[in-house]
Amino acid sequence: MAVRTGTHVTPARSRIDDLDTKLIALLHERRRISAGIQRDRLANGGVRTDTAREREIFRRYRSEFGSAGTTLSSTVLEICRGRLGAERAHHAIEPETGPLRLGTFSFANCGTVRWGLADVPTETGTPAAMAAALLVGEVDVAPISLVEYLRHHDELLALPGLAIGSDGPVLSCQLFTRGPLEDLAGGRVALGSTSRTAALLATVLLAEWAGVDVEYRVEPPVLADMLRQADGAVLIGDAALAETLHPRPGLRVHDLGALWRDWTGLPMVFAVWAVRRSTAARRPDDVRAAHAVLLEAAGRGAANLADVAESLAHNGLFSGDELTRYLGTLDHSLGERQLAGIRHFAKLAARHGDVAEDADLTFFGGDA
Ligand SMILES: O=C(O)C(=O)C[C@]1(C(=O)O)C=C[C@@H](O)C=C1
Repeated sequence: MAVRTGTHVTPARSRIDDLDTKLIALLHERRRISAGIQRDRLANGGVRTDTAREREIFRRYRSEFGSAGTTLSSTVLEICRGRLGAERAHHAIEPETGPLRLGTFSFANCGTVRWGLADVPTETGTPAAMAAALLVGEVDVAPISLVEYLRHHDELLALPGLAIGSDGPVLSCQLFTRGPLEDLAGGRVALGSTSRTAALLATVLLAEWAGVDVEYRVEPPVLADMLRQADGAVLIGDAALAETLHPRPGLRVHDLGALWRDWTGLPMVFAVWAVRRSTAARRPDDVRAAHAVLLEAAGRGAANLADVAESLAHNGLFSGDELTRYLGTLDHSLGERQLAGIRHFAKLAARHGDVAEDADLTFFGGDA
């Protein structure tokens, strides 16, 4: 199909359309074949996933496309086998020696820690990609969205004293609507596919606080497309930040961190840093060292927010001032109030059936 920009068709765009059509067809074919392998494995008493194979695939994409390859492979695998489920099938392959592999999010919400880490080698990717990389053993210590942590709480330990959250507005976990929240009743809300915790937070807030019953659909995180089919849209990360700092006329922006604090009086934690229990058991000293490096990096970044903002501004998406404001609203602490926020959220999330009743945070080293 040809695309028109203005009045004329651009041949290059119609070639891209053709290629996308082929990629989509290939993905359908890949999903069919993958489903066959998974079915055979399950029929023979095995589990749905094969960690060693997933690591090979991760590496292949990463060697082609760098950190975007990490994200791409996790998305391709998610299309073919669904999200990594609660089945305990990962059996991550542990590195025997060498430094632990650290992960960070590619979003600005990890900018402070990334800046502080300076030359320490890290893998970066979207929250969904990092969760998969941590669970299959492609990274050893990484941030993970709170919901993914709670879903996999018996495989992971959280690192004390470090989180990504907000005590009030967060600016990057947002619900966009055309009218007041009450008007969503009986309508539809699109949940951006990159979001885990914010999507669940929005469903909890709408059901329990606003008292509106809504139909939800997971969609690619493109606001204009999401709102074409739905009355509201949940978006996270840099895309949400851009739509919040420069709001579209006629749209209302509901900050999920602010709504949560107004409702509960508590901070919201969107992500924690975690390590696999198996890695913590086998290499406790290395995990302690990695934890110290991360805490120091977070401290160094926090003490130099304007420089962090400047470094992030280079990607051209936001100005240094906008980023300084954003980074200043983020709360990287994980103290008593944040823990109370996590526990309160976990209870509500369990009521909505998305995490187990007993899901809780367990810390590496045994304390908070
Ligand atoms: O190769 C397999 O064993 C598959 O099941 C296919 C596939 C894939 O889609 O590539 C899907 C799930 C597994 O965890 C690993 C790979």
